[in-house]
Amino acid sequence: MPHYDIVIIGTGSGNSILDQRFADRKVAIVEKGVFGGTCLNVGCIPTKMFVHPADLAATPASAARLGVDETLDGVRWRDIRDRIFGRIDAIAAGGREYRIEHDDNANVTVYEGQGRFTGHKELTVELAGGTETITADRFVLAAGGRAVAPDVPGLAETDFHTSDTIMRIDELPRRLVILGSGFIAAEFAHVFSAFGVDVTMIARSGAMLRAEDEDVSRRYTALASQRIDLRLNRTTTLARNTGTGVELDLEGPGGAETVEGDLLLVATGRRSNADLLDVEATGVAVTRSGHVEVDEYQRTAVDGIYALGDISSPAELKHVANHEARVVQHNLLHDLGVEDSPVTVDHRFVPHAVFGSPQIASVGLTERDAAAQGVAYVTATQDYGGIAYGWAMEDESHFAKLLADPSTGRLIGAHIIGPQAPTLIQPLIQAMSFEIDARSMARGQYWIHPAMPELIENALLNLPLD
Ligand SMILES: Cc1cc2nc3c(=O)[nH]c(=O)nc-3n(C[C@H](O)[C@H](O)[C@H](O)COP(=O)(O)OP(=O)(O)OC[C@H]3O[C@@H](n4cnc5c(N)ncnc54)[C@H](O)[C@@H]3O)c2cc1C
Ligand SMILES: NC(=O)c1ccc[n+]([C@@H]2O[C@H](COP(=O)([O-])OP(=O)(O)OC[C@H]3O[C@@H](n4cnc5c(N)ncnc54)[C@H](O)[C@@H]3O)[C@@H](O)[C@H]2O)c1
Repeated sequence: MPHYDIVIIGTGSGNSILDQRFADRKVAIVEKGVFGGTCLNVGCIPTKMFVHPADLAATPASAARLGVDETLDGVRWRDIRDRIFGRIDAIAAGGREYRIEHDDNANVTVYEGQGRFTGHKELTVELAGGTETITADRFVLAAGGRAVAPDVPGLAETDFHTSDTIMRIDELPRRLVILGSGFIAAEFAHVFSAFGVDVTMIARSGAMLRAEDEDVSRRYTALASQRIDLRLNRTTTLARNTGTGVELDLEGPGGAETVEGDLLLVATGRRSNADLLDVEATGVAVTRSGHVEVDEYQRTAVDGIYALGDISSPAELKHVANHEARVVQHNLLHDLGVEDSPVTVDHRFVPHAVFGSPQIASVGLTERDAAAQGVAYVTATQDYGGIAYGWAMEDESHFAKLLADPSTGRLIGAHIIGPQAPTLIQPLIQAMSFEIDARSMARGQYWIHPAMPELIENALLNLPLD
């Protein structure tokens, strides 16, 4: 039975751990799918490569009121798709080739198959030619998560898509039904509706993106319902193939109804792959949500076994997985005597963005969180329409909302809905991370006039601090 110093399971963020400092160690990498994991192949990267052309396709709809009459002549779906995956597939193939063939990786063995723990620090991998069992002193669990579909009668028998498959379809459908109203639903609704597809979205609750600050979620819901057929407060009772597409039976405030689409996208969340990896067989504990339990050093309950990214993190965000991979890399090097002391993760201010239409970005507490935690806070909102660049855009819909501690002036939350939100939020993340108070931030630097960050400057100045 081959024994290794380190086994890394998953080549998403886990693949970034190895460098020349591990060259004298015997290492194995186990990957059941395509090199590069979710973000590169079916997640952040391709979705945003679709979002950008979608933004371009959407401009005629908003340009006319500024006096610019544009028309969209067409969307060449296959050209867009093939350009995107022409780049991505080559990167994934290059990553695999590097680990398997390059001299840098002479100490690395790649097992291409699904791994499952079958004993204490013992992993059995299903390879094309049979199974192989390997053991190691140290493991890194970086096996991510997967899309899940709800338990709707008939759904499993329909030809539904998830985010794993919808980006590779051959033709744009005329009508797309999206089940779910979170991150993935919002981003794909933007992409497909901008490309001319009639989108119907089924939401369980009364708003899209319910985890956002309530003002943001409410505004997003109102704006999205102008572009897509948004069915709120619906329970899906039955799903079936129709021969030309898929139908869903719904129950809602108005009674029973049926929606039909040429394609169905199920975007109802993801779950950790800890179960499929059978981590409990090696003694690793999982939380109630099914994530691998880790401490602040990313250590699991078993000495020498670390976890990172979606398998252990409910945040399910790539920048979190990357940060945790750096922590695990450092702590492995510490175990091996290369680094002096271990380091801990910093999960204080984890931001996220939704690349829908409009864009959203958020960091820290929502008003709902602050109230639930009994934290003292004040808020300020600044409309885009109230700053000079917002006048240029004739903006009437978007805003930034800040939450701060009234006595220290420190920011505790920031939520932006509108153009460039994921970029505009970055100085606020910086202020929170480096503990800069709102007044110093607003008045301790220049803000370029008349640029978009004046939105942030004004929102900071609006805060009614003590
Ligand atoms: C559609 C979509 C869009 C997204 N957009 C964003 C975004 O804009 N910004 C953002 O921050 N995040 C985004 N995310 C989330 C982000 O992709 C993930 O948080 C991130 O990729 C997780 O990385 P990871 O390394 O933990 O896991 P992964 O990248 O999923 O890597 C896990 C790897 O392990 C392999 N594996 C799994 N089980 C086994 C096994 N038993 N044996 C062997 N190999 C196994 C898998 O094949 C995979 O290659 C998006 C996700 C999706 C689905
Ligand atoms: N821009 C980004 O950072 C980005 C983009 C896409 C995905 N992601 C990550 O991927 C993860 C998964 O995205 P997602 O959109 O699938 O999850 P999500 O948690 O954002 O949304 C899930 C949606 O499914 C709905 N839902 C759940 N069960 C349902 C049921 N039984 N019937 C009907 N609706 C149901 C929820 O109400 C919610 O609207 C996210 O947590 C996110 O972190 C990030």
